[in-house]
Amino acid sequence: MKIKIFQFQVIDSDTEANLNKVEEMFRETDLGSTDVVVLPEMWTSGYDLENIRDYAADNLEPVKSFIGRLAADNDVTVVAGSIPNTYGGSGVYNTAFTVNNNGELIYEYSKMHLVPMLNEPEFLESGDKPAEVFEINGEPAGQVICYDLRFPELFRDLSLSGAKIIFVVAEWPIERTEHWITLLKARAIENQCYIVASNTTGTQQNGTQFAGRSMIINPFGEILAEAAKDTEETVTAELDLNYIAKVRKDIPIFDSRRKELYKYL
Ligand SMILES: O=C(O)CCC(=O)C(=O)O
Repeated sequence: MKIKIFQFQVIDSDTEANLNKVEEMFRETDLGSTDVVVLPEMWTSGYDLENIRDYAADNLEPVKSFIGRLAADNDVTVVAGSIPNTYGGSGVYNTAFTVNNNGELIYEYSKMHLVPMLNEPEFLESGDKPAEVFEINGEPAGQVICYDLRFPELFRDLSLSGAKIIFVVAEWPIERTEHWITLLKARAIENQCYIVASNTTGTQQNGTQFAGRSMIINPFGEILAEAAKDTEETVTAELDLNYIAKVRKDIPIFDSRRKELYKYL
């Protein structure tokens, strides 16, 4: 499965400019035989939380149709990061979604762990359904959002449910770059699965600088491809999903687990 992450600077509070930017990246990138394109967190709006209602989609529209068109025109699945989104009511969710190469929605998940450091709980509703496994071209995958990376139990749930690839879509700040890299690698090593992590770059109006360093990590914890911290670029790797079985055979942690002895699952 060939993956391409689009790492770019999200333009604050300007949905149309961000849609144009993504469309331009699709136009200008040689997608070749790419199967999956990956976008970052909150890419239609950035983190203008005080006014987030103004930028929110409703039931993912019109962004879902826009991405659906790009996916179908380019014959790729789009792991469409996340966007501010409402479900008819006044509450805004940070909702991740994926559209297949026919332009159909195949996954939707609202961030369940809101970030206290960003005051997300003040401005956003937390999703009350866990991230789940869905299939991309017949292969089981998961998609989680940024701060979710700090919760190993969520990744364990997904890998025990069969996920071979877990997409982490983020707007991760530069001052915690070491956490970003360490946790991404740890999640790959401890779950022996591929981790595909998309992040933004550049600086937000309020001064927050993002870490870039979008990356693709294999089930042994090796970085297969990675972006710089401060450039707009694409990150490409081809995943060998059979390699997962080899790593799990060589280091059989799933067979060695003693779940009857763990106090908190
Ligand atoms: O956990 C972190 O350090 C960053 C989390 C974050 O920025 C987010 O979830 O948007």
